[in-house]
Amino acid sequence: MTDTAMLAPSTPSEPAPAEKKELTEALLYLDAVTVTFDGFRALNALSFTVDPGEMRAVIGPNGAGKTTMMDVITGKTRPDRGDVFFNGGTTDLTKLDETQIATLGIGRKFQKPTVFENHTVLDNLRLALKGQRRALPNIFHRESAAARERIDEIFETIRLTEHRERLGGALSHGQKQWLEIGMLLAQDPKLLLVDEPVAGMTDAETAQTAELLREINANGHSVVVVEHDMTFVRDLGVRVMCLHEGSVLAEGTLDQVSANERVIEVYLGR
Ligand SMILES: Nc1ncnc2c1ncn2[C@@H]1O[C@H](COP(=O)(O)OP(=O)(O)OP(=O)(O)O)[C@@H](O)[C@H]1O
Repeated sequence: MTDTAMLAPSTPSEPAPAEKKELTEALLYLDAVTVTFDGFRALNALSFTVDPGEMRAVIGPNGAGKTTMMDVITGKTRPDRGDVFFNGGTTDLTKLDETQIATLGIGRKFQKPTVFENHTVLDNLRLALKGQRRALPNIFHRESAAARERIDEIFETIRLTEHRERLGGALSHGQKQWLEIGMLLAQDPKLLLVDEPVAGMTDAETAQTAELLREINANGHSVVVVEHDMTFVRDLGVRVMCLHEGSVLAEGTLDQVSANERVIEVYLGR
């Protein structure tokens, strides 16, 4: 080794001690994540962490990069640069595909509900519990007591106990959203990513959705919720992060973030 090499500082990619602590304690760790589409930076050195057991709300104007952020976490989009780690830095998500990431315990709820409309609410949940949505004819065989108990618990959480024998297609829009959240819960994810869950819901459904997500979070699931509805975000009562042009513009309580002049300028004051 030459003298120059011995004197060279540690490589820039090696995290500083404080960052290392953040990495090992975080459930989800993004550092300087950049995604470019045809020269346009959808994510621009995006960095944030989610702690185990934390629920976080993500707000921001259209095109801020919220969907791209979720695409990166779930392996749908590969970042050009940056680190994405799960489980206290043990798992590099940029090396895994979407199925592997889902298996690790990251569940994603897209904006539009996708339930089996011609099957009962109960069968929708049974299928999810079995983790084999395509094996429709085989689901009615023996079901363990533990599975039945889990189904009952999930129905309580998603407020559909009274609706289990109805067809999926007969539920209201809000109830379909809850059913799909229940189907994700059946996979017992460590981290749940939820994209605009209350769009199109009634005020009552919106309020119940905040309650339902708080319960899910209190039961040990970390949650990241992207949402534009500020009443709902206030009801969640969690840390808020505002994205703008692919980076974190502000982070803190909803009151702190809403008082930020840049946030008012680019988002709230529209
Ligand atoms: N596959 C793609 N090809 C080209 N540009 C893309 C692609 N996906 C996203 N973009 C662009 O990247 C930017 C970020 O988009 P993204 O969907 O992540 O924003 P968003 O915050 O989710 O917006 P919204 O609130 O409207 O859903 C936008 O300008 C979008 O047009």
